Amino acid sequence: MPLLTADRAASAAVRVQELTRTYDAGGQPVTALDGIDATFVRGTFTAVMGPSGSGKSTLLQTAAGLDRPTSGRVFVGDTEMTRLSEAALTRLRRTKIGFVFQMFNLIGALNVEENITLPLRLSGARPDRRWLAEVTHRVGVTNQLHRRPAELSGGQQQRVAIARALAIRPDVVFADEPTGALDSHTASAVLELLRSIVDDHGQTIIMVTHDPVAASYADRVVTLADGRIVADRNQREAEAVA
Ligand SMILES: Nc1ncnc2c1ncn2[C@@H]1O[C@H](COP(=O)(O)OP(=O)(O)OP(=O)(O)O)[C@@H](O)[C@H]1O
Repeated sequence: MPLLTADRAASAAVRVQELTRTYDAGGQPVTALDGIDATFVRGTFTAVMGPSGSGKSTLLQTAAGLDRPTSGRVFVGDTEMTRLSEAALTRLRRTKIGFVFQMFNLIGALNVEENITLPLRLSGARPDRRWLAEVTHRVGVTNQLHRRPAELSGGQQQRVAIARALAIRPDVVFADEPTGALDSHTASAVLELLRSIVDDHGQTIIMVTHDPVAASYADRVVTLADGRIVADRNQREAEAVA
């Protein structure tokens, strides 16, 4: 049934509908997201760009279930996250969502291996040793498993954070300025790694960035302004036509 296969292949990893998020800033309402509709297809790499304050981090946080929207719906696969209780939301995040932060957010008291396997231990899942070996090899930290984060360079720490995000075999990885704290050489190595994870493993990545060079690694660039999508460009098709 080729139609079904094509349909499955193009299925949504994440879908947001009419997403709004209003903050109360000292009695003044601030609209961070103003009705966002977007579908992120499985196996694609999307960059979210836009000026400072346009709502990029808020979109990522609400789509990843780290923050609740004021209204609207978020689906991860077929699960509507916005309907879940706190406990169910935490469970879903721990089993289906990877997150990579600008400042790596590794735990200093744990070594590299312990950091990578922490989400698995938190979710109570049995570590898949083969997958963990593949992930650590893939991100190039196999020789640093017993070191502490402070003994690693920024680029190495971000590689560990990416391995940690992948350890649970997430449906989607959200990355908020993952190269923002790295020099350009190290940043391009990390971006190549993210690109290869999409190409070789069919992983879905949604990445916030200010940097057009970082965005050029993505298949698609969604641009926000004032909490709305003002541009949505598919770079792969553009390249194929060019
Ligand atoms: N906790 C909060 N309380 C009040 N206002 C907030 C809060 N978080 C974000 N905002 C406001 O919501 C809007 C969107 O913020 P957001 O951090 O999502 O933007 P951004 O595009 O990620 O910005 P940057 O590129 O500077 O990180 C801004 O006006 C911001 O001031």
